[in-house]
Amino acid sequence: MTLTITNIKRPGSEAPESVTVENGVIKGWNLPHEGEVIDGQGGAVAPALIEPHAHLREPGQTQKEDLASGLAAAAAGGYGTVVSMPNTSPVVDDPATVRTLIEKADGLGFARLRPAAALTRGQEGEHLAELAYLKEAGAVMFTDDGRTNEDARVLRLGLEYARSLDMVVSVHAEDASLRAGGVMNEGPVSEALGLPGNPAAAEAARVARDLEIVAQTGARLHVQHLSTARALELVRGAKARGLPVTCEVCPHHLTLTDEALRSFDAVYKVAPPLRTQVDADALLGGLLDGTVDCLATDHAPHTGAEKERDLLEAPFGIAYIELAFPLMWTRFGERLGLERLLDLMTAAPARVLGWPAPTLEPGAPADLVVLDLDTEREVDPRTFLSKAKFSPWAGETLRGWPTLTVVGGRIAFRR
Ligand SMILES: NC(=O)N[C@@H](CC(=O)O)C(=O)O
Ligand SMILES: [Zn+2]
Ligand SMILES: [Zn+2]
Repeated sequence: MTLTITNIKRPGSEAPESVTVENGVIKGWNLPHEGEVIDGQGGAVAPALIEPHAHLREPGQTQKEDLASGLAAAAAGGYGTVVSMPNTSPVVDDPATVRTLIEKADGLGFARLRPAAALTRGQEGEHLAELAYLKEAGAVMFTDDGRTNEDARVLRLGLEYARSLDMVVSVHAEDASLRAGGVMNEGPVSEALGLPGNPAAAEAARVARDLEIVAQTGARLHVQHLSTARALELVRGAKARGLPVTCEVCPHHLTLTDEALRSFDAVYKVAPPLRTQVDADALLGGLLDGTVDCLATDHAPHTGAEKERDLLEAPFGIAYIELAFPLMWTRFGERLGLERLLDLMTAAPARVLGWPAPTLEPGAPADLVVLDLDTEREVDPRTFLSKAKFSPWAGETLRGWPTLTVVGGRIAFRR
C-alpha cells in the first residue's frame, strides 16, 4: 500500500512538504505523489506518539475497555504505540497471554500494542514471574502497576533479573501502609471534605526506598506517574548522583489539583491522587529542566456506572488517551515548545524503553501523526472511541487535535 500525505510541516520548518510511505516504511519526502493522496491541511507532522503506560483491560475487564476500543482511542490521540499494563484479569504474567495480546492487536489496524508483563506472579509481590520467557514472548517492560511492590527484597531481585535481561522495571511508587484507605490527596481539602487522605509522604517514602535499591544494585528503574514535588526532588537528586532512574508524569497531575475533589465527582479519583498546585508546578518544572523523562497518560478506563459511585467506593483512574496531546499543547505549548512536547511523547518514552529513536527519515517505520495545532474543538466525551465516555475536561476547548495517524504505513485514524 502506498500513501502520500501532502501539505504537512515538519517542526521548525514553515514550508509545506509531502511524505510518501510504501510497504510500511517512509519512502521519502517531496517525491512525485503516489498511491492514495491525503491533504494534511498544513498540519504539523511528527513520529506517531508513544504511550508508555495505559490500561487496556484485556483480558477479563472488557466492560471497561478492550484492545479494539483502547487502541482505536490511542490512534485517535495520535499514538502509534501503546505499552499496556498487566493488571488485567487474569494478570499478564505468562508468555502465552503476551503472545495472544500481540497477535490480536496486530490484526486490528489501530495503534501497535507492546505489552508490559507482571514483575511478580499474579502481581502478588511474592515470587518473580518468568521474566526471561515473558521477554521472549514480546513483553517490553515488567511492572506490578495497579499494585505497589511492598516487599523490597522481591523488588531488588526483580531489578537484578531484569537488568540481566536488559529490561526496564517500572513501579507504582506508593507506600501501601501510608496510603492506607486514602481516596484523595491528604491536605486542607481532604480535611475540609472529611475524606480519607493519601499523603504525599506515601509516594516520597516509597521513591526514597526504591532509589536506595537502585543505588545498591545499579539496576535500571522507571518511576511511574510521579505526582509530588518531594518525590520529584528525590529523583532529581538520584539523577545528579548518576543513578539509572527515569520517571514519567501524567498530564492529569499537571493540569488538575485536589481542589477538583470538592465536586465529590469520582471522575477525579485517581492513584496517585491529584495533588496541589505547588506539586503541579514542580512537575512542570521537572519537564522543563529534564528531571522528568517522559509523559504518560496512565489511561485507566472504568465503566460509567463504576465512576458514578461515591468517592469512597468508585475505582481509581482517569482515561483520556484521546486528549493527551491537545491538553498538553493547549495548556503548556508555549512553555514547553512544540519540539520538547513532541520529544516527551515520542523519543523520550522510546529512550525509557530502550527503543531506537523514532524518526521520519526514509527507511524508518511509517508511524506518523499529523496534528492540527490551531483549530479549537470542544471535548465531547460521547465522541470518544474509548469505552470510558466521560472526562474531567468535558466541555473544555482544546487545540492540537490529531487529524491523521498512520501506523506501519496504514491509516489507523483519520478525523
Ligand atoms: N492509576 C489509577 O488510578 N488506576 C490504575 C492503576 C494504576 O495505575 O496504579 C487502574 O488500573 O485503574
Ligand atoms: Zn499506578
Ligand atoms: Zn497505571
